[in-house]
Amino acid sequence: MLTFKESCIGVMKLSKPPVNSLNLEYLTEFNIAIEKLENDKSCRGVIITSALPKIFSAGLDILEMYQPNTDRLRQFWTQVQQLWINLYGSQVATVAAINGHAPAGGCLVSLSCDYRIMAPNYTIGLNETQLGIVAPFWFSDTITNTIGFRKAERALQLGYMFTTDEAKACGLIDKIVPPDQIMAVAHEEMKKMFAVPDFARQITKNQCRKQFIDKLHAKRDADTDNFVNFITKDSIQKAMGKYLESLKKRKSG
Ligand SMILES: CCCCC/C=C\C/C=C\CC/C=C/CC(=O)SCCNC(=O)CCNC(=O)[C@H](O)C(C)(C)COP(=O)(O)OP(=O)(O)OC[C@H]1O[C@@H](n2cnc3c(N)ncnc32)[C@H](O)[C@@H]1OP(=O)(O)O
Repeated sequence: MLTFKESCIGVMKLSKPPVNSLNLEYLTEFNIAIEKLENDKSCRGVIITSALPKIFSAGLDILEMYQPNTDRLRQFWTQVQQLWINLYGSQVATVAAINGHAPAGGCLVSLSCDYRIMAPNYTIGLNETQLGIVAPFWFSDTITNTIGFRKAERALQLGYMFTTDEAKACGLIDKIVPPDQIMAVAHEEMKKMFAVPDFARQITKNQCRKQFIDKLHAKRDADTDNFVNFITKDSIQKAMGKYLESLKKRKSG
């Protein structure tokens, strides 16, 4: 993770080649970096982007969920939950500068921000059902809060990956920006949020999102149990094995 401050804005660049997949160690690093910025009194905003060409993030590392060690799987999911709590509940203004593909967990990271700008000709969405897995309730809540129930229900069921244009049309992202302008526009959008007094913006964000974050806090242990029980089922392991194979075939074919 490349993290630096530009005046009162923290910039976090995901930098885990080849595809910024989020494994236990990288999620832990991501959480520590965001918590550090959150606790820095001089930091008013955070921009999240990718240091890699063409990929924002491939989402959760599938290898963490395939033939897993159960203790590690629980730690992994605890960090995934924490990342969402940290980002969706962040007091600082957040902008996702999506400069590449953003499937599943990559999409969730961006949806947890306050504003999304995206470069053209990429794809974004919660594609979990395509892997034979299920987006948990707090993933569903987050996309529903962004694009509305009907569109979210349809997209979740299909595991639909939106093109940048489709994502803009349904409100999954807010703006399409050429890749060379994406950081400049992220700063412009940040300035618009800074024009509002921080405490008023923070209380308003909290009013909108708190009930969803509280819901996960209340069900956190049960959610981890559900995840571990679900992922370790033979049928789910088979489906994930097939999906990994298909990724490799797509590469060679
Ligand atoms: C009733 C009870 C319900 C209970 C519910 C409770 C809990 C819910 C249960 C489960 C929810 C779990 C949630 C998961 C969310 C996720 O994030 S899953 C991850 C989904 N991600 C993807 O599908 C992305 C797959 N990747 C791609 O589409 C492409 O790789 C790409 C990102 C578009 C990049 O394409 P490109 O051509 O540039 O690269 P390659 O495809 O050649 O990939 C390079 C290399 O990287 C490997 N790889 C790609 N993605 C991942 C990944 N996510 N994890 C691990 N590894 C990945 C790929 O296999 C290649 O590897 P190599 O062949 O060894 O080089």
